[in-house]
Amino acid sequence: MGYEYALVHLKFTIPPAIILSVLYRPLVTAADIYKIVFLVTVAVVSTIPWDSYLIRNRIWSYPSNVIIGPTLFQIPLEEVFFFMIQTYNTSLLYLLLSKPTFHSAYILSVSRQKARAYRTAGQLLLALVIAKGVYYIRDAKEKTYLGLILAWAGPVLLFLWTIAYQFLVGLPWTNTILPIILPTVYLWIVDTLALRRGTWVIEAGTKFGWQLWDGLEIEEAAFFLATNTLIVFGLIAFDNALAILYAFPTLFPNVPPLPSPAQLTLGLLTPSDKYDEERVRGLKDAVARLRGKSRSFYLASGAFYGRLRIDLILVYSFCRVADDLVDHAQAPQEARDWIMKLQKFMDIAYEPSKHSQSVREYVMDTFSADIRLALLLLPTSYLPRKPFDELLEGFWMDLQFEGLKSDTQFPDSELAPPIKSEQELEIYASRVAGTVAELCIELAFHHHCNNSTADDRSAIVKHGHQVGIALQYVNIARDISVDASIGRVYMPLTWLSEENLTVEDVLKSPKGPVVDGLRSRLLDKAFELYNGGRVAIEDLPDPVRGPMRVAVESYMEIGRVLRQKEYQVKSGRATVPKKRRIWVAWKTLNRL
Ligand SMILES: CC(C)=CCC/C(C)=C/CC/C(C)=C/CC/C(C)=C/[C@@H]1[C@@H](COP(=O)(O)OP(=O)(O)O)[C@]1(C)CC/C=C(\C)CC/C=C(\C)CCC=C(C)C
Repeated sequence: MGYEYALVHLKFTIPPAIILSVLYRPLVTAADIYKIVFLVTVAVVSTIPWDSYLIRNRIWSYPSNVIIGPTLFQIPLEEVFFFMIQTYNTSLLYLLLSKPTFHSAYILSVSRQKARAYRTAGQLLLALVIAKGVYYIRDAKEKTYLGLILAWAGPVLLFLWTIAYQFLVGLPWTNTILPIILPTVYLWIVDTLALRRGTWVIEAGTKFGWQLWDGLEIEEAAFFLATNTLIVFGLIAFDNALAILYAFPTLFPNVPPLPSPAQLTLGLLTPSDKYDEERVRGLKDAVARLRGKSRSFYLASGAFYGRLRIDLILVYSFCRVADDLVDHAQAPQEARDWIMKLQKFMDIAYEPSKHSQSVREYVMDTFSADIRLALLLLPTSYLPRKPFDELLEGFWMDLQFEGLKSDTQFPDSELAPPIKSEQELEIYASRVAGTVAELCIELAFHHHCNNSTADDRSAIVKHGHQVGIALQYVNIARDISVDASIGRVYMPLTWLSEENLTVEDVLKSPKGPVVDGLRSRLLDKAFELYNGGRVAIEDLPDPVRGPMRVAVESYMEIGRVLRQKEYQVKSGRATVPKKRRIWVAWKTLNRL
């Protein structure tokens, strides 16, 4: 009896498990626990007969003075623990690295022709691996161990590749190669140390005798590479199944929070010609839009999961497209036309019976190809219309700035900026951002019911609205210079006159101590509203609270850096450094 093998765990496998668990703890979802338990169970159940065979046939052995003693089918308990902890560690690393990935956008990531080529190449390679394995087992003693590794892992890898290749080949390398390579190299190092110390031994007659580096047998290198690949491919197949179930509500109307293995298999086995390709394209465009335009909300979107995440991204995409149509119009008349077209879109989407044209026909005839899907995929069937109408009202207010571009003196009210008083500022922010908060809350309740009453919900919406306004104030405080460059000043006229400033002054010189003072005043207002409303986040359904906190906090962090003057400037806008954004999100999720 000895503690050598147990010490390997104490020194090398348990510490990374603790570090990864602490890092991942705030991000963990019920689905993640499900995946880990599933994978660990499969790893233990499938490895035990194989490892037991190796030990019984003396291919692999443990000196009795390095293990504590108890065994399962002749496998020391330390070894059984190894299967579990290796699967746990590699799974956590994969989950951590793939957290930001929006899996539904990767369902059909390469053309069918390319995908078929990948599938065949992978299948041929793995068939060769299996054939080699069988040949080595039959052939000669020193090839036995490597043969057993290849013949054991090969068929499972072939199966996983065949069901998930389309998804796998499109994923970023940080979700595929990295979570395989990092733990593999780490375990190669641990194994080198263990073999050198004699903690475990490969019998001389059953190994090639080749070493990858001094002290690392080729069989050991192959074993860790194969097992980590099995774990990562298993998790990817799991995520592929979930991505398919979540992405296609028409094919799978009800997906429980933890789909059964049968449902997951059904998802995976759905032939790809049944996929709604247009929806997948729309999801890809939407997430690309979010990623390209809003670093804060892109990071926050990773904390949401399932259909809620999909819908939030779709709502973002619609709002962004609508906002850009109006902001980037070449002339005021063009912007007006776009708002009217968006209003008509709402009319048709919400009251189709009154209109001869279908939503699809209208969108196809009216909007350019690159933005059509942002409109067609908007989940109008379960979102109320009112917030969208109000959002468009907010865009009308933006249009009133247009007169200022040509004539900065505004003797008549036609040319006066739309925001004269603090109250008008609040109305504006309520229309463009309070409404967005309302939509986010509606989606949260649609996807995750809790036992709140209608009164509770309207109180939550009221507070959410207030926080939305706070976010818009931060947005305005951040963009004073950018807005001035396009002829807009959102700070109320009353505030400007208190500082003896005119709109023209701010348009001409949007920087300086007086404007800084006004920015601080706006930020104070933002934090006051935020402090009053944020408590309601804790009344949202349980799985939504943490992610919603991240969404709000990562935007409010822009306000904090503006106050502390610790920001980086990108395209004239203050941004929060990436590390700080990640730290804020992690800290926020850690709050219970
Ligand atoms: C992950 C997630 C939450 C994603 C979805 C967010 C979403 C749908 C955003 C819409 C964005 C958008 C383009 C709206 C058009 C109007 C507009 C410009 C609003 C301003 C957003 C700023 O975005 P950005 O910085 O990209 O804009 P510009 O570059 O300046 O054009 C807003 C400031 C609105 C943002 C408001 C929200 C996302 C609402 C957040 C949710 C709550 C406040 C609810 C909290 C709940 C409780 C109970 C308090």
